Amino acid sequence: MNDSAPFSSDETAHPGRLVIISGPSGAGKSTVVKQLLQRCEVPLQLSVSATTREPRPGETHGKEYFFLSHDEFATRRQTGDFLECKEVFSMGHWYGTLADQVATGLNAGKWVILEIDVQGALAVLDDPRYRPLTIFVHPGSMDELERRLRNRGTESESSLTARLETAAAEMQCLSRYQYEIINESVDNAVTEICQILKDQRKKSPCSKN
Ligand SMILES: Nc1ncnc2c1ncn2[C@@H]1O[C@H](COP(=O)(O)OP(=O)(O)OP(=O)(O)O)[C@@H](O)[C@H]1O
Ligand SMILES: Nc1nc2c(ncn2[C@@H]2O[C@H](COP(=O)(O)O)[C@@H](O)[C@H]2O)c(=O)[nH]1
Repeated sequence: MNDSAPFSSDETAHPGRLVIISGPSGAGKSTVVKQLLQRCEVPLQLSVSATTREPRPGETHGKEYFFLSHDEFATRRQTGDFLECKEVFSMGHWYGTLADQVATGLNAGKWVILEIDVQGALAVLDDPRYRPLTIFVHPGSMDELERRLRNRGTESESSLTARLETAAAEMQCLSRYQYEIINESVDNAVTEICQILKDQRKKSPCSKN
C-alpha cells in the first residue's frame, strides 16, 4: 500500500456531480440558479455556455455566456469542445456546454450546474458517463410564461413566438426529468432545489454527512 496517496480523504469524500436545470425560456432558471449559487451550502459551479447569439445589454463575455461568432462556434464544435450543443428555438443561434468547464468542476468535487434547454438535456441525461441529476423548472402556466418573457423585455415578437412554441413542446418532456419545480416564488424554488441537492449529496456513497 502506498502511504503517499495523491488525494486527501477530504478531497475524495464528496465526488462532483452533474446537475441539469432546464425548462422553457422565461421559466426563471437563471434567476433561480443565481440565488442557488449564493444560498445553497452544496459546492456548486455554474457551467458558462457558449452561444452565437448577440449579448444583451449588461451581459459580459465569460459571465452569462462566452459569445462566439458562428465560425468560432463551428470550429470548436468540430474540435469536439462541446459536451453537447444545439440550435435552440430554430432561430439560427447555437448554444453549447463546454466540456472542459464541466470536467474541471467535476474533478474539483463540484456539483456542476448546466442550465440548458430540453434538447441539450435529453442528449446528456441518459449518458452513463454523467449520471446527471435532472430538474425541470416551469412557471405553472403558459400565460405566466408569456407574461415573464414579455416583462423581461429582451425578445422581439418573432423570438417571443419561437420561444413560446418551443416551450409548448418542451413541457411534453417533463416526465423525462427526476424533479419538477414550479417556480411560483423564486425563494421557494431555490429552497426546494437546494434541499434536493443536499439530500442527494447525503446519499453519495462517500459522504461523511
Ligand atoms: N418566480 C417568479 N415570479 C415572477 N417573475 C419571475 C420569477 N422567476 C423569474 N421571474 C422573471 O421572469 C423573467 C424570466 O426569468 P429568467 O430570465 O431567469 O428565465 P430563464 O428561464 O433563465 O430564461 P431563458 O431560458 O430565456 O434564459 C425575468 O424577468 C425574471 O425576473
Ligand atoms: N442545449 C443548450 N441550451 C442552452 C445552453 N446554454 C443555454 N441554453 C438554453 O438556451 C436558451 C437560451 O436562452 P437565452 O434567453 O439566454 O437566449 C435557454 O433556454 C437556455 O437554457 C447550452 O449550452 N446548451
